[in-house]
Amino acid sequence: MKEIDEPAITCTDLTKQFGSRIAVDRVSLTIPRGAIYGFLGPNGSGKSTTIRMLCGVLTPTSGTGRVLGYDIVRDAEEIKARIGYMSQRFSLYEELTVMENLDFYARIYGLSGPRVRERKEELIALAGLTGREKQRAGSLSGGWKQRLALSCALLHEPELLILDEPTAGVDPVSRRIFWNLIHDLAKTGVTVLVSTHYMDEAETCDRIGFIFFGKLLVDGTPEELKRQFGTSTLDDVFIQLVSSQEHPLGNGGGTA
Ligand SMILES: Nc1ncnc2c1ncn2[C@@H]1O[C@H](COP(=O)(O)OP(=O)(O)OP(=O)(O)O)[C@@H](O)[C@H]1O
Repeated sequence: MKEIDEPAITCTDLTKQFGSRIAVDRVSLTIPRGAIYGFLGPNGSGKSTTIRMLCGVLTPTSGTGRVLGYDIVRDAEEIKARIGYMSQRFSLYEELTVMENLDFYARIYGLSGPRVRERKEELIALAGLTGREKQRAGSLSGGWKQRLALSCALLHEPELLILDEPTAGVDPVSRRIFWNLIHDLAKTGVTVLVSTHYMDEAETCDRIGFIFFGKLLVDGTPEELKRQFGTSTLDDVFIQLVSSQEHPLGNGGGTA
């Protein structure tokens, strides 16, 4: 049953095993509504797998989770309908125009009527794509493609936005514009869970978690973590963390 005012995301001992490999190992976390939560960790550490379980698209091996008040296994369809999801691959149709991509996603979400037309206009303006409605998505630059993908993920006005490495391969100016949009959305009450490899992005999150070989090693505000580790940068926090871990593959370090 849905309980009002629950945190946007809670999970306890969330675990996913693929054959003999434990990709996510008893991850427990809580993300309050309206927060921006940054999910960090080296390649292959389990960020996407955790995110996919929280989105209701991958069934956990064990553990429990609730997203927007719904159970991630039993109510997966309710969750999928209520979240906005964007991956680093952007999921755009390159042959379709900007507007056709938005129309396509509006149909997927089952949206129709005057509110959708208004919403598309709002999102085209938000993405800075006014005047480019008839341009093929494939001919847009990386930053615009990224903002169009974000617009598609926001069409149904989701309460929770889940972004899996949304800024990978995008230039610094576009990254900055994108993060300004994310902060503006959070100010309107949207919760954001975002995975990233960029420490400057992590610094601006309300809370961050660092996952390493499937285990959530730390979780807190950027300031709390720097204080806890006695460092002035998050980079140093994570370097300390990784070097303090026994490496499961036995070579003493992870890949960044
Ligand atoms: N469908 C799958 N079948 C088997 N193994 C998988 C599957 N999906 C992920 N894995 C493995 O689980 C581990 C965690 O992968 P995951 O993609 O969650 O990491 P990540 O932190 O998101 O990495 P990246 O930063 O590279 O995206 C990796 O070892 C990966 O190879």
